[in-house]
Amino acid sequence: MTTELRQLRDAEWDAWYDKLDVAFGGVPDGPERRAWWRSITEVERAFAVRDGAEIVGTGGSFSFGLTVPGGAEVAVAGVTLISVQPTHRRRGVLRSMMRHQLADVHERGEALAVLTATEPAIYGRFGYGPATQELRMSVDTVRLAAPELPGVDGVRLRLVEPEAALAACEEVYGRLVPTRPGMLARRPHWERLGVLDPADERQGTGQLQCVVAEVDGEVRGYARYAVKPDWSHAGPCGTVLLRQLDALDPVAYAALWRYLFGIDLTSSVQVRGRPVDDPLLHLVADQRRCGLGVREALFVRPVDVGAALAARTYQAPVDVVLEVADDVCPWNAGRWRLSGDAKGASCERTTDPAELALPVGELGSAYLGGFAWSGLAAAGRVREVRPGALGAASVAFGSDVAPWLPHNF
Ligand SMILES: CC(=O)SCCNC(=O)CCNC(=O)[C@H](O)C(C)(C)COP(=O)(O)OP(=O)(O)OC[C@H]1O[C@@H](n2cnc3c(N)ncnc32)[C@H](O)[C@@H]1OP(=O)(O)O
Repeated sequence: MTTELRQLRDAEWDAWYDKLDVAFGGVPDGPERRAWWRSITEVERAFAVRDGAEIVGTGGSFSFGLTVPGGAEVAVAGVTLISVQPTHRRRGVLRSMMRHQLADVHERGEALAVLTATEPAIYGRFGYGPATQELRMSVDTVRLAAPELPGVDGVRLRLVEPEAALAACEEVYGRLVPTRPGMLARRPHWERLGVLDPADERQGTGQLQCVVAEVDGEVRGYARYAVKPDWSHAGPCGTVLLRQLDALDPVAYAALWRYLFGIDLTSSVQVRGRPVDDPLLHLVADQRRCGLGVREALFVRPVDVGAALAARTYQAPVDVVLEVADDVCPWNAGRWRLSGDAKGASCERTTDPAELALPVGELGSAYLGGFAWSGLAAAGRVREVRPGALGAASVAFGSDVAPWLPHNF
């Protein structure tokens, strides 16, 4: 098999996207979702692998801005649309795409590549480590009392057309982006992800609703959701499927949840991707009735170790020599001295002896503060060479808010 990888051309997009549909199971996107994917594809960052005239592999990335600990926005490659045709699998096509892409990201000067995985087991071998987690909740709104907080009655809630409220909701989202590692600054067209609601994808659920929370005429938060009605012998037992909820303060947040609890003819709110430190956990009397589940969300891959570590800040002063193993991006391999604190950091090549040794994927896992170095070391993934270095790094790399990726890509 001889294959050739080259950059996608604009005119090839439809044929390329058809191949993605096949690789992901053959259920084609409807016109609305397809048009959205077309609008967000950065063709100059996308590529196709061909076997003769036939496209057998696809891939690309988005030029995202990722919030890192300390609040800076760092330019990253959001790896996406990776697929290999069923006829060409397990022959190294993905491997060739990953190597090509990481070299390309390096050339572009982006310090990190990030992704969300269909199957997490694929990407560790390419230096990606799970770096954020998300909470899944199935909140029993019959057995739990609705959240209450002083001031909630002063919040005005309005049901509005999701489209009509898009700009105001986006403003709320944008103000939150720098406050939490893992959040993504929106590129053009991405804001429409929140209001995509093709009728053919609803699967028995009603149309998308948007409720905004206002104080003194200012939008302080919003929730987008749909209701899935259901009936049992005992009566109504519908579900509220919450798609997004963002709020700028605790009162707006509690008001939105109180509203969701009170939607008639429903008995639960289901939500798939909330931060693991979601405030709802402290607004209910019984967390067990929130049906909690946790899974990984964002994978992080340092592509330029020095630039990545210098781009974030550190909760406590840190001065440590890291020995990084990286077969896929050999320019990262070797020793780096990281010196930093809450104001800034530098990370340079050094010949000094290593104090901590780890593979690059584990550095990705620790990068946003979502996984502690101590936990990685307990699993044998980080080696403490100088006693004391591990605890100091664990504290310094931590984050006072849990890193969180607000949506897949
Ligand atoms: C970021 C995103 O876009 S996530 C989307 C990923 N795409 C999909 O899930 C679509 C359906 N799947 C596919 O298209 C393909 O099976 C792919 C892209 C996952 C794999 O492509 P392939 O060309 O078969 O992979 P390739 O032959 O290069 O394998 C490279 C390595 O990954 C491993 N691997 C490949 N697929 C998987 C998998 N699903 N789970 C675990 N390991 C895998 C291979 O065993 C091989 O391992 P090795 O390092 O021990 O040799």
